[in-house]
Amino acid sequence: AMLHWGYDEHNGPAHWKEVFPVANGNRQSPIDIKTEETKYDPGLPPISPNYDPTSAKVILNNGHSTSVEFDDTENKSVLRGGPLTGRYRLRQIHFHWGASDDVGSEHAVDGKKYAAELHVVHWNSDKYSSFVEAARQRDGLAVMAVFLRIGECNSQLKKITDRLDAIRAKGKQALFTNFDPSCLLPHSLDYWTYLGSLTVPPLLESVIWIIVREPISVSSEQLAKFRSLLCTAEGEAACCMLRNYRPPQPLKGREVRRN
Ligand SMILES: NS(=O)(=O)c1ccc(NCc2ccco2)c([N+](=O)[O-])c1
Ligand SMILES: [Zn+2]
Repeated sequence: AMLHWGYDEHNGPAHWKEVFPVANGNRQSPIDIKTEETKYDPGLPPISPNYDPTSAKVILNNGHSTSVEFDDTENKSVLRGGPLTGRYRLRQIHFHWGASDDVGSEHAVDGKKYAAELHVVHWNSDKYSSFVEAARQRDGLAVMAVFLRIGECNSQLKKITDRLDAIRAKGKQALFTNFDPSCLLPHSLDYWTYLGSLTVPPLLESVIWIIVREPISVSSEQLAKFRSLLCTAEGEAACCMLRNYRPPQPLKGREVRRN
């Protein structure tokens, strides 16, 4: 088996199949959304996020990204509507970015990559009793993705980028509460949706993807702060988290619907 998966030449996405064979599965993520081939579905209702800011607990550097973790021991912050049946409980948010501003998002739109991508991760708490159990089910997870394009400084995102120097090394975390991730969402919640997978090992094919069509802004300086995070723990030779996006995967006949 490999030392450990990552995003470098020797352990990056092209190698993941050596340890996680599902990497070549039939519903892998991300994908390149070919807008002309998406199907309008009048039966798709709006998505309805309803988050309690007191659910936010900590901001974390897990060595592959930075995440804000939420208390998911009860249905305080949930996503419903859209393609979803029932309530999906908020678990965490995290980001994907690239070594330069011209790449970084995981999903692409007609071949265009954005500078970064926010993932808001939820699990089906009506049917399953934990994130880990739900992550093994075909309808277990719902991830809302929002594209970040280079523009003016994002004052809401600043709440996160201003805390990154406190969690530079892998494994570090800091208190982070009174935060409603809806503040990061764009005006319009129009979306594309398709059935896919986790974009990070174990790449489980358990995600209902909801890709918000309108991007939010991030400044080049804010994005540079993500790249200064370390993939290495304190005391180890420092290695910057320059990129952490998986490239688009084969659609394999899947349909992408839009509301
Ligand atoms: N980029 S993503 O939203 O698809 C994603 C991928 C992996 C994990 N976690 C890894 C994992 C371990 C067991 C099951 O899951 C998460 N997450 O946890 O929110 C999100
Ligand atoms: Zn992600």
